[in-house]
Amino acid sequence: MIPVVALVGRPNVGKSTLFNRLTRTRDALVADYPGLTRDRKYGRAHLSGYEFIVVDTGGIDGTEEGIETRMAEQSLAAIEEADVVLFLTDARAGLTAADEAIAEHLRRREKTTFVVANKVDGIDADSACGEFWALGLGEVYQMAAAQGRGVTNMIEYALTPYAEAMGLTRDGEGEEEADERQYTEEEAEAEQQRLQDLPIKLAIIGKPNVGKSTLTNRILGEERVVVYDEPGTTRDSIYIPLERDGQEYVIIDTAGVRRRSKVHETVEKFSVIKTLKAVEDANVVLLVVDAREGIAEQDLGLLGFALNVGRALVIAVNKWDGIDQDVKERVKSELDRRLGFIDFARIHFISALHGTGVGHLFESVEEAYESATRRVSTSMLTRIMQMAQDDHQPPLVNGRRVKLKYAHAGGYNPPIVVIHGNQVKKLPDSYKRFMMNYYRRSLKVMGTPIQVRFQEGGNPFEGLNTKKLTVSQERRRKRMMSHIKDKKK
Ligand SMILES: Nc1nc2c(ncn2[C@@H]2O[C@H](COP(=O)(O)OP(=O)(O)OP(=O)(O)O)[C@@H](O)[C@H]2O)c(=O)[nH]1
Ligand SMILES: Nc1nc2c(ncn2[C@@H]2O[C@H](COP(=O)(O)OP(=O)(O)OP(=O)(O)O)[C@@H](O)[C@H]2O)c(=O)[nH]1
Repeated sequence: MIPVVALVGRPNVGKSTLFNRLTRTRDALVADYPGLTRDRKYGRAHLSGYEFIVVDTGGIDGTEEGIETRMAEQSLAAIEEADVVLFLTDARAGLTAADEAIAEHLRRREKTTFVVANKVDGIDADSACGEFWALGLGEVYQMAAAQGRGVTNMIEYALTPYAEAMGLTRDGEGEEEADERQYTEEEAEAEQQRLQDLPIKLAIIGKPNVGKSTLTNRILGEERVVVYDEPGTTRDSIYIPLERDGQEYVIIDTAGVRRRSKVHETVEKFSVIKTLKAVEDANVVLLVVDAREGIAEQDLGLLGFALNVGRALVIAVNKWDGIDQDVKERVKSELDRRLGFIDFARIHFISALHGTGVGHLFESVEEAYESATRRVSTSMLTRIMQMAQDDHQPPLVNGRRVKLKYAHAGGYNPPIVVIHGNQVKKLPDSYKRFMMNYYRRSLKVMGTPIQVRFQEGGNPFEGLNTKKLTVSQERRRKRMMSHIKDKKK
């Protein structure tokens, strides 16, 4: 499971600065979806081979009385649910009462905490940081988030125990490798067969009260006992195996844990982190929205995260029963307007309560999964690239035409196409987008984002027309490619 790192600290110590630094590499992806603004609280980070979720808990002003009550509920929940807390302090300001109050709270929660003294740039760091040892939370890490100094070291240190559990090493070795194998047509087909026997992991997500439990129960076709009296951690989703039309699924149920006790009626708790983890773990995300409420900011936040991770996506507009025709029209045009940027995702109008439309959801889920995981041969990807290039030549850069040479797969779920060529880094975004759309249409990719990456460099079989490669030539080419790849390491 992907670890969650929470950034905690009083206002102005540099949490946002660190958050931005940790999540920035991913921004490029989100930027492809102009309809989405980035969530400033939850992000996904990738740093020296480690992937993790970062949560900025916002400023906690511990000087106020009763820190427990003063902390925003979401911040508290984030601390509870985090695997690791990075407790930021300001080396320039020195130790404050607020820091001490926060430390006291963290000590009581017995959270794995790392004290980080930020803003050590341009000061005598060692002497400035000494006093933070008094917080009683162990070693004090020096960092200058604004300059990026100390950030990688600190993250590596903090995540090493999790990295070991996940089979990662510091330099990213052993990390679950994206499937970058180059397939011939036959191999692609064989791999496809193999994939058919794997279950599709489907996460059902959405903000509170949109009908996730009702939908899950409807799918399971029975009134399932909802975790009533189980000791309630809100952070864990429930994994439910299911077979449907010969296809195996694992439904990842993120609905709020309801605890009933004699005293309190129901305790419900929405956990963003649980949802984020479910998205990470899923192949396909089913985003449920409430027809009566339209698209809310929180829906867009979840959607952004799912797209950022590259998950296949189906949208269910629930509670479609018993609303007037004119309201339906209004909801539909709002969806068009606000979700136009993800035109690849199928939208279903359903009633989880009555079961209307629920069966058809699975057609789209299967389609999305199939699109997201379909193995495509190198020759096919190269052929499509050439067709696109014939249709619409790459532009001139510095008087020379950008040359695209060949393409191969760089991973699945989401599908990644890697195009090699000369001066490709200088291609304008419009051309990159054209390529992406060309692949999407040619491969009939539906229900999943796809990525096209460009890599500088030629084809070792330059001059050979890949259209005409025989099976054995293709195999030879493949061996050569992997040889070159090995040599590069
Ligand atoms: N010199 C120096 N300044 C820093 C560093 N990191 C952050 N700052 C500055 O400190 C100020 C506060 O940084 P933020 O990242 O907004 O702090 P925050 O903890 O998110 O603050 P809140 O949003 O109020 O909780 C900004 O002016 C930053 O530019 C650093 O490493 N060195
Ligand atoms: N009219 C109508 N009501 C629905 C439908 N689906 C769910 N509801 C109602 O909406 C309310 C919330 O449904 P839940 O299934 O508990 O919602 P949830 O998303 O699981 O909520 P959390 O557990 O808080 O995350 C309940 O009162 C349901 O009966 C629907 O299709 N139509």
